[in-house]
Amino acid sequence: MTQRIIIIGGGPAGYEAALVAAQYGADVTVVDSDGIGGNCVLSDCVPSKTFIATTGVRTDMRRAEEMGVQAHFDPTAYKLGQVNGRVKSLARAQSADIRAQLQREGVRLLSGRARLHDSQPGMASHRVAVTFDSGQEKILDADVVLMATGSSPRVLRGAEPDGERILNWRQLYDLTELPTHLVVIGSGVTGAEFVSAFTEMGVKVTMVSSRDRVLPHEDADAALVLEEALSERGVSLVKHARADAVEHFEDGIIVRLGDGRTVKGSHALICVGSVPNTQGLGLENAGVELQPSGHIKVDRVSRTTAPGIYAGGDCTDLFPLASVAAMQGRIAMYHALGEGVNPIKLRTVASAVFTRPEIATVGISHAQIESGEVPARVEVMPLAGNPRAKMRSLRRGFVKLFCRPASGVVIGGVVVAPTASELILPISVAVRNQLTVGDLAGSFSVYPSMTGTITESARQLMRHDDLD
Ligand SMILES: Cc1cc2nc3c(=O)[nH]c(=O)nc-3n(C[C@H](O)[C@H](O)[C@H](O)COP(=O)(O)OP(=O)(O)OC[C@H]3O[C@@H](n4cnc5c(N)ncnc54)[C@H](O)[C@@H]3O)c2cc1C
Ligand SMILES: NC(=O)c1ccc[n+]([C@@H]2O[C@H](COP(=O)([O-])OP(=O)(O)OC[C@H]3O[C@@H](n4cnc5c(N)ncnc54)[C@H](O)[C@@H]3O)[C@@H](O)[C@H]2O)c1
Repeated sequence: MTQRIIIIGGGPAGYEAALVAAQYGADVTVVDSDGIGGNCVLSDCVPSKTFIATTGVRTDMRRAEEMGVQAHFDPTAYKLGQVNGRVKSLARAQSADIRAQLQREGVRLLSGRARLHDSQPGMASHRVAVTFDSGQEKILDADVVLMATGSSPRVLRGAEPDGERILNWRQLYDLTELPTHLVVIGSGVTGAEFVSAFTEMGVKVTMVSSRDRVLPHEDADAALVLEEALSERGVSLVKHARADAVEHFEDGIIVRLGDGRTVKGSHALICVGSVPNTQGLGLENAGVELQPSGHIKVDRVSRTTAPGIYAGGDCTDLFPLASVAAMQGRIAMYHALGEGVNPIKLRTVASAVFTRPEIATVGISHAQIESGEVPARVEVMPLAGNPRAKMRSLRRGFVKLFCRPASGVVIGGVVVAPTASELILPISVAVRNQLTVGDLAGSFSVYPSMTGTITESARQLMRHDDLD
């Protein structure tokens, strides 16, 4: 019998799941309230990376003079209206591409808000209520439901975004003129990426961090490189500073910190994390349990606590990354349709922070090694010695490689470089496939190339006697 699958949410968890389920001949419906592609494509990942790509022009210009090219950066050169126009149209185009792909595969797409309509927990099949944009409601039957509703920016009480001066990251693309002084609240990945991007556009930026450093969850050495680069470019970093409130003040804003200090600017950008979209979805009635954080409880094959109901992406509490969301969605469908499936392996997840320079990581972290939790050999190699880096006048960055002490199996790494998000792949392949430092060192890297530092790091790790 053909399985009826309803997917609530059209982001990477939802649309990737739909593509897999359609491929296996299921009857698939995706209900989305805000546009196919989800927040990932329309308001978060894709727009931010497009915006950041624009600001990279300035980063390249920094090195121009040293390379013998007269290039003068003019702060008025960025036309924010045009930049944002491109950001939005690229996001819409990508959403349209995904929509067309889903339609080609026979996926039914409904535009509206959905919630579970099960009358009690433990039902063998499920009911989903859809409220269409027109206001009409319809009840649909499903054998399997995937919850893929994503998350929303956390609102700081006393600092509610007004869309004009106090902004969340989704409202940035409506600005037509650059802020004169942007105060970014939050030093996580989102905050760091926008601090870096606006600084490259010539905007004066102050970063308010409740912690003692930028990127508290990333590699400490990598965060230090970024912090140095940002302060060299004029960013003011206010540390140990919890923002209590943000007020609109004449033609600017004032941020009130917990310790009584204040920070003034023209605009505030709030980047204090996200909350999962799990309210009002009928989850409790259907027997779907939540974590205390409000995320849906799932196992490594995306099952919730209710049979036949799966969940993936930012509404669950694995890593909030598009790649992880997509993998969780696919795994849910393989499992639901009785196909062979490997549980998601979080230790193989690669991610990048798109600052200048970029920071990319995969596998075990250096902190886990330093704390003694994971025994490993560590090699850290600055990019300054790499011939390609010298040719490009790069001063910063490094490669870190971690391997098992005896076997030399690669278990993780960090790259800090202008294109670290691309350079991390060989380490990611090694981690996923349990390759050794010998395997990496024996692979040809192009001369001259930045990846030469990855193979060289592997060679250094091979030198130890116990790897012979
Ligand atoms: C600024 C920023 C930058 C990021 N950059 C990156 C990056 O570079 N790389 C990366 O891997 N990750 C990045 N992320 C994270 C990434 O965007 C998320 O992990 C990803 O969007 C999660 O996908 P998802 O499918 O869970 O949900 P989403 O993409 O959030 O999509 C969920 C969809 O469900 C819809 N929905 C919600 N409730 C309902 C309902 N009741 N009925 C119908 N539809 C509903 C929503 O409107 C939305 O369209 C970034 C996040 C932020 C905030
Ligand atoms: N390039 C990427 O892949 C990318 C980009 C952006 C986000 N993301 C994903 O989204 C996740 C969340 O990142 P994020 O940066 O949005 O959130 P986060 O929760 O990681 O960081 C928010 C930061 O704000 C700080 N904070 C909270 N309240 C504060 C206050 N009142 N005053 C000052 N600081 C305060 C917190 O201490 C924290 O460091 C990331 O872990 C990542 O998985 C990924």
